[in-house]
Amino acid sequence: MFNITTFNKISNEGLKHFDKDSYSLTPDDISNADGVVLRSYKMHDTVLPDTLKAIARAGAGTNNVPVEKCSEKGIVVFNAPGANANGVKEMTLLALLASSRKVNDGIKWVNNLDGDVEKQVEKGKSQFAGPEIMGKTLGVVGLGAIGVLVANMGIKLGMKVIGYDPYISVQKAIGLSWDVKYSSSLDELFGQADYVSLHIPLVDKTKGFMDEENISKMKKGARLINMSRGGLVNDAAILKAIDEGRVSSFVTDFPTDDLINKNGVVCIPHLGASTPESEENCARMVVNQLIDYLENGNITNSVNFPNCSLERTEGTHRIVVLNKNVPNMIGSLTAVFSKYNANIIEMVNKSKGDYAYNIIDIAGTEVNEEKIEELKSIDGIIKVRLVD
Ligand SMILES: NC(=O)c1ccc[n+]([C@@H]2O[C@H](COP(=O)([O-])OP(=O)(O)OC[C@H]3O[C@@H](n4cnc5c(N)ncnc54)[C@H](O)[C@@H]3O)[C@@H](O)[C@H]2O)c1
Ligand SMILES: O=C(O)CC[C@@H](O)C(=O)O
Repeated sequence: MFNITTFNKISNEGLKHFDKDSYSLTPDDISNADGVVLRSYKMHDTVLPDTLKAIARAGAGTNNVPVEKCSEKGIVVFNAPGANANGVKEMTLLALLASSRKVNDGIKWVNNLDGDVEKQVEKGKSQFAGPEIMGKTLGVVGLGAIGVLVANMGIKLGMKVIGYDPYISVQKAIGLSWDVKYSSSLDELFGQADYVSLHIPLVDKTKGFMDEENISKMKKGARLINMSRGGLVNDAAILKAIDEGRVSSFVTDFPTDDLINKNGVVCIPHLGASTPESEENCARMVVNQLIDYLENGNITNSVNFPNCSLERTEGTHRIVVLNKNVPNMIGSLTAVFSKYNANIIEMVNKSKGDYAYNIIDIAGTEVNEEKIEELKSIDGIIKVRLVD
């Protein structure tokens, strides 16, 4: 039986894949968990039990998960790349329009009118006029699953689009419309864009990405859209730029105490991926990845360990090993297997950054606690698990 802890509301389209005979689901209590499924719940202060094997983030961003700590403890962190990209793309369209047309302020105003509404609407509406987006330039920072969809959408809306992503993958580059101008200079993007839309992860390097300096490089009167993460934009710097009229508006999916009810700021309560389609796609994807890991040791879409899968071979025992990516690990592992006369039927070893992963199918010997402990005692080994 595997214990699964859920944080946040996870779509049943995902949870229903956990077979009731093999999985017990408990919301919020992680003390005995083999796996966690969560959305935006912040895990940085959560004590990670020794039972924990994997964390599945039903979404794209993993900044709410202590990924490095998980790697050190041999906990595989999964996410759902692209599974909510369309939902966020559509929300970016809304944000793009909301940054231009003052619908948010207009709606607040109209709902507070007191009598003779039709007359007052026609008299007062001019204060909410805003420019059309067709023909304007959209700058897309980050051309991953969401950024590519947003860039291509901009072209379809009749905008000029300039995209920046120094780490763009070949797969994403292929999906990018030929009409998108790819730039290797952020300054060029800031210099040309009437609308800047952020689609990058929040990691140490991107914290405060839109600081005073980068905001000052934006065209006068440009608009900023942040559907990615709050920590990417410095609140004080963007509020100052709006106050001074250098930036026309800021639409964010990540409200803070400082941003709400401020002129020129539209706050959306983190709704980018809140569609049934995105929630179901994400939950289905990560639950199946988690099941395949717990039951077969296969890894798909992990952010801290390499993708690694192996078909099961009948009559073998499967051992999975998580280790530091240092020399001679395979030699040390196979030395233990040969000592016990184990026949390695299949073996796959993959590495990602500082960590590596092995799936080893053996025959010819039983696997017991003593042998597992011997493997665990090898220097550099983080975790060993029998997956029978
Ligand atoms: N508002 C929401 O509900 C919501 C939903 C999904 C994702 N997100 C956020 O959007 C982000 C992007 O999601 P995605 O699915 O497109 O992820 P992704 O990993 O597919 O794409 C991110 C892209 O950013 C690029 N990048 C990284 N650092 C960069 C930098 N300094 N400059 C330019 N490009 C850089 C990467 O190369 C990658 O192509 C996520 O990390 C998450 O924080 C928000
Ligand atoms: O779970 C959510 O609602 C938001 C997910 C989103 O922020 C993501 O990074 O995928």
